[in-house]
Amino acid sequence: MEFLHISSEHPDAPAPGSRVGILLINLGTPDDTNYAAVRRYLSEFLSDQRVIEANPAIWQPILQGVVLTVRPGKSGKAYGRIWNRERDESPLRTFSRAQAELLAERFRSENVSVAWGMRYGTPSIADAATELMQSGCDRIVAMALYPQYSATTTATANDQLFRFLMKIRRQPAIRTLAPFPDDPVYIDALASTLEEALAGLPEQPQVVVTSFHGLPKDYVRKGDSYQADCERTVVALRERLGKTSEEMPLTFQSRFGPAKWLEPYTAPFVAALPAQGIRRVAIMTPGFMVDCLETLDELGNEVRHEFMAAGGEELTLIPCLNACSQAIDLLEYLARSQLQGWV
Ligand SMILES: C=CC1=C(C)c2cc3[nH]c(cc4nc(cc5[nH]c(cc1n2)c(C)c5CCC(=O)O)C(CCC(=O)O)=C4C)c(C)c3C=C
Ligand SMILES: [Fe+2]
Ligand SMILES: [Fe+2]
Repeated sequence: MEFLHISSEHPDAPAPGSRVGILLINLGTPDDTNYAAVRRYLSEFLSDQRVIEANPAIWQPILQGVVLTVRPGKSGKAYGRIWNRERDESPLRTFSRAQAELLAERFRSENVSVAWGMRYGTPSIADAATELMQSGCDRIVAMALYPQYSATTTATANDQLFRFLMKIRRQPAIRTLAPFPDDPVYIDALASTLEEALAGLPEQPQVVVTSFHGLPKDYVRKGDSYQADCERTVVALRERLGKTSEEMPLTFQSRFGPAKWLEPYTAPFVAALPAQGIRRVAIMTPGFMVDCLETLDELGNEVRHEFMAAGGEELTLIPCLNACSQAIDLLEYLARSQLQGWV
């Protein structure tokens, strides 16, 4: 077992004062589209035993060998297609920063600081927590921005924060966020984003496909509540919008590796629609709080291409909540629900 190294007070100890910190956590993204940067990111991501549960003695040689030889080049090209050239960074980073900055404005006149950190890559969760502590926060609300719980996302984000806290002497108090798959504020934000995007269309889509990031079925069998949470989201959305399961089906994207993942898979599901007479579709991605590789490239490019090749006419990709005012309202509401008694 590794021995804990507990640091002396500087630089981890909270500065004197009594502020509360809000730490927004998202998945993370590479710093560049080049092979080395994408390899570094994927290596950290896919070495996480919450993400790949296989025995590391078996998985690491496969990962460091074939996977990290082939995948960084392919993924780097995909990142290149969606890269934010203006800021020279990945969209996930741009939107995550924007959410944090806009949320900070909502708390400007209160004793509350906001920081953002990534589970993989930069800025790290440790950097973000240190920033909060150095600004005087002795209490932190950790908000892993996943509406649907999964051990592969929510739990590993919280693990990483506590792993950092293991090394410091004067820990801040921590509150973590519960998943919010059918919270009416979240459902309303999704519904209004969809309605806004559809309002500008000359013809309405016949079907609005919901697409969530997939997960190995085995993880669900072992107790991950992710699938049930995705279903709660879609049932609440259908109710809110008066849609049937045919008009708003639930699908799962981004399968990785040979195992069985949650079904139906988005790409074949969408490609089969034109043969059923459905040529105008919209796709929305309620599980992603910000647009990223999986939404902008996998759906916006790959799935769109397959749909068109199968005879589709119009595919409208609904933006994620990103930094729109409803998204910041939602973040503020979630944060305030955790701040009770602290602020
Ligand atoms: C076994 C592998 C993976 C599991 C399990 C997994 C779960 C999972 N992921 C997200 C959200 C995102 N994933 C993203 C990218 C991504 N995901 C995997 C693999 C697993 N994800 C890989 C290898 C990648 C990297 C890209 C690629 O090479 O294809 C992203 C986008 C990141 C970005 O930079 O834009 C998000 C977001 C969830 C919600 C989830 C569990 C439900
Ligand atoms: Fe993923
Ligand atoms: Fe993908």
